Amino acid sequence: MSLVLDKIDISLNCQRLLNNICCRVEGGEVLSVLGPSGCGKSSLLNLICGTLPANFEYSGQIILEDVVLNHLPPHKRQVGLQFQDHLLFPHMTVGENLAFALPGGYRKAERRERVEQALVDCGMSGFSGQNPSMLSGGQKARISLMRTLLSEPKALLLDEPFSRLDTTLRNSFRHFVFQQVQSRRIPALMVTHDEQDIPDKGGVIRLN
Ligand SMILES: Nc1ncnc2c1ncn2[C@@H]1O[C@H](COP(=O)(O)OP(=O)(O)OP(=O)(O)O)[C@@H](O)[C@H]1O
Repeated sequence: MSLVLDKIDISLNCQRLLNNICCRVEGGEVLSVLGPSGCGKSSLLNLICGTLPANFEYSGQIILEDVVLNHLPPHKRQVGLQFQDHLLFPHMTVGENLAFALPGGYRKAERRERVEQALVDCGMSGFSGQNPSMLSGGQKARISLMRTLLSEPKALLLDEPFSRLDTTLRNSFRHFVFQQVQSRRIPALMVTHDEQDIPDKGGVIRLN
């Protein structure tokens, strides 16, 4: 699996925001995107997801697993987006939050198995019936990531995924995220303000 950005330009009100972004992220790799506030990092993620507001213009190609995404609607792009806020549904249990993300087509027993496996993978088996409000910040972060991954994305986009966590949680969640990306062999693009977030072997795009 690979995510390719080919000659991406983004403009807002006829002013160039991003110029000639070219990169290729292979499955299992994390490419970090760094740059000052307002330089267009989130706009780049929105472009890949298909949610760039209509007042922006762009050119170039977004290619995921040899499929050009440009004209596909957001729900057909198979891209998972993880925000700094964990956005768990408060009226659902942890298990229901996870099951919500599963694609259609699985039978009930398979859905239950997948949710259980996700809980095991994030070290939280036994939490299925819990209300999200009972979880710690780190637990919420892990469940939120597992929910995104259960939607079976072909690429993962991370928008400041660690910025709301304190230093200790940040380090362990960072390790957890990179481990998941590696073991699932999906390409990941991560927007961050923090140099420390960049994984050892990961590439970096620095925007101005
Ligand atoms: N819906 C919108 N309509 C008009 N301008 C917008 C819209 N969304 C963002 N902008 C502007 O586009 C520019 C790029 O915004 P963007 O959110 O991509 O930057 P960013 O690098 O992610 O910033 P930050 O690090 O602060 O999140 C900014 O000048 C912002 O004010």
